[in-house]
Amino acid sequence: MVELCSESCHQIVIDKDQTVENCESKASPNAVRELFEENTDSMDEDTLSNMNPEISPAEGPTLPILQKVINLSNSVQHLKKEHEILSNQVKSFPGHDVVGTLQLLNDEYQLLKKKYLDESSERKRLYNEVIELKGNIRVFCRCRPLNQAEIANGSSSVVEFDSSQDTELQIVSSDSKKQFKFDHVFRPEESQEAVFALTKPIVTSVLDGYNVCIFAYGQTGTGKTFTMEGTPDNRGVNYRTLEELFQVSGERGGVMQYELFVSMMEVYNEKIRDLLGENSNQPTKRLDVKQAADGTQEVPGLVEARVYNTQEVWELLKSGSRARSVGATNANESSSRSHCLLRVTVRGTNLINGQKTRSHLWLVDLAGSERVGKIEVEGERLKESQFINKSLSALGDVISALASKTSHIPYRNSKLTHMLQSSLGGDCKTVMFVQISPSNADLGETLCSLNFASRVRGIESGPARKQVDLAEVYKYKQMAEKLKHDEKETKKLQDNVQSLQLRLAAREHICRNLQEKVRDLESQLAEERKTRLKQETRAFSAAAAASTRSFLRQETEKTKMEKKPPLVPTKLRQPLRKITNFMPPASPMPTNRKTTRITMASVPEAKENNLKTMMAPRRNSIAVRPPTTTTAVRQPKRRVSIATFRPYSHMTTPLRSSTSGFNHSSTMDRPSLMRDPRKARYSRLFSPLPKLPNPSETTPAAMRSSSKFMGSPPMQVGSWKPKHPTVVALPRKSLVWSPLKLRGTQRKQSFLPLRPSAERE
Ligand SMILES: Nc1ncnc2c1ncn2[C@@H]1O[C@H](COP(=O)(O)OP(=O)(O)OP(=O)(O)O)[C@@H](O)[C@H]1O
Repeated sequence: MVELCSESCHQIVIDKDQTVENCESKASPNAVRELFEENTDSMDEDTLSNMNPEISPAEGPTLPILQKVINLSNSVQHLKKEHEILSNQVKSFPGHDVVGTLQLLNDEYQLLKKKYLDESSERKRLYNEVIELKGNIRVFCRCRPLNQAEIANGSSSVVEFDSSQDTELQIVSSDSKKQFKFDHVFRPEESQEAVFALTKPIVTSVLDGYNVCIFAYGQTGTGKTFTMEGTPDNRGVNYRTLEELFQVSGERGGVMQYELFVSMMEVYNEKIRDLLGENSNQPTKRLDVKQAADGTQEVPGLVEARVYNTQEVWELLKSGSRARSVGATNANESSSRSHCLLRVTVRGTNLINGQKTRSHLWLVDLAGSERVGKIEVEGERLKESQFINKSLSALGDVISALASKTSHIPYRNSKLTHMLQSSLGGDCKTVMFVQISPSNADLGETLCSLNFASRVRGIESGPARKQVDLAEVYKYKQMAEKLKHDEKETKKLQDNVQSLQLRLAAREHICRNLQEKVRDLESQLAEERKTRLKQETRAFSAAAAASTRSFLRQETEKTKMEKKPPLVPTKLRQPLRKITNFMPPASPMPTNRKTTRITMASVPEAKENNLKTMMAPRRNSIAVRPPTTTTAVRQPKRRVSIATFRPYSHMTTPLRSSTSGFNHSSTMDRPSLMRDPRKARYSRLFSPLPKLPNPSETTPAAMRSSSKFMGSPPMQVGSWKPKHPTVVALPRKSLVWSPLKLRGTQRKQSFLPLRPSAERE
């Protein structure tokens, strides 16, 4: 309303005279005021000052206000347009250029990432290749300084180092000088850092998925535990290794995700003890080495602690060390009486390609290889020493076997070698620290250790192989096996379905054949019925004609030769009882000629009727008279009449309803049968056959009970026998079966319900 008004006003500005009138006529004063108040707020001072100066005060007080309203309306329109433009800009943000730039940056990022991955894998490959070239089994020799006791004893050093060669040392005795060469020789003054600096490259291989084993070997008191564990102020390889692993895994965090697990155990007297799971309140768990499904060696039940930082590692190492079996020997006050094994499990996941790795790093501090006789132990210590020597001997055998490349490596001869099976030789990286004492008193032990280490160094192991997560491999193997099994099952089911389909097809074929046979038989049956009906019709006509001729001849003779007897009074005549069906009262061929003569001759009307009846179909020929006074027993007759075999009154036929009994058949049925004898025949064909009474039981009563003419007078002996030709021509037979009988001696199976043989008879 207001806008309309403002638009009107806008038009009318040109024509000032009409403006007022038009505006006032279209907008109410309140609406104009409303518009004004609304737009005044958003109107700046310039707009107000630039109000139409053309309007003079003489034109009345309304005009300036209207002018103001017009201006405000214009500014509102303008602001709306601006708002629309800004809205569109906001909607289309970011623009195509921004999206394009982002796309370019993304492509560049993907390219760089790919390059980085390629470079990273190349670096790893080269790095490990360098290590392999240097040897997957690295042997470092470390010589401890002479301890206070040895200095006090005046022991001298037998080890000489070459200042220009840090890989060689010489063992100088009074009568010989023997040189040994290793990957590196650490002098007594060299620090823990220097030792770890050379160890670090191999240690970090575990993060690339390689199995690594670092172990310290040597005579008791030569500094094995010092090298591996160190002291709180001078930490050894174990702690530094884990520190390094945390650092490197942190650096690779963008590409790789690592999980570190630590286990700690000892092999004491050929028994495995879990150093992290040991609790004084609980009995010692019996652990054993088992081969896992993926082929690796596992210790079921061993505690595997997840570690997240070096502090946790240090706490674990301290706790494990405390649990370790130590004892005092005359060579070392706190001699390790067992092999201590620290296992670090690294699970790596490549965040870019999803590849998973699982590798082990073994850090082993072996028990001292002392000579039993020299250290003068007895009792428990002696037993311990024997076990230690036995296991070290097994380790030596394994290393010898690896060096000689024999087919059988005796890993299972000791718990130690069995556990380290997947990390000794083969496709893993190994570092051995051979610890020696400089003292001339330990010369023999030192030579033994150096010889052993030299043998180890001589092992030419194959190239290290990157370890994929064997659990994953095993999982995929199982999946593949399951797939194979499923495929087998599917194939079996498909075969079954195929065989069932074949069987179904065969059965369908049989069904089709049977249906065709049924159709054939039905058509044959129909043909036979037609033929039969034709024959019967012909026979019936012939019989009717013969009967008529015979009757006429008889009647003519009678008329000539005999005087007509007087008519029997109507009252004396026996009434016809139970005119069954539609049969005429007289039989065509009565046996008692006299009786028939009387009956037939005495009724002229009946004669005429008889004549008509004779011309009708054969079944009109049967009528039964009421019983006479005779008491003679009726003799059984096989063939009383065709009508005797009519179905029971409760049966239904096409010509008779079940409610209308035979005796009460309506007169309506007669004409129909008279007209269509085929129907009557059909009725007989499909009506069930009554049982014939046993001859011995064929008393009048039995006859009555079995007869269709229930209540009819009993027939006298010697009463007329039907000699109607139809009776002879139509024996009581089932027409249904006759065609089949004609076709062969063997009776064929019918698809219609069979009638008992007695009935068929
Ligand atoms: N390189 C070294 N620098 C200084 N001290 C060392 C060095 N190596 C060993 N020691 C000292 O020698 C002593 C014995 O060392 P350690 O216990 O590590 O020997 P070990 O080989 O483990 O003996 P055992 O087999 O009996 O356990 C320790 O007191 C240790 O501090």
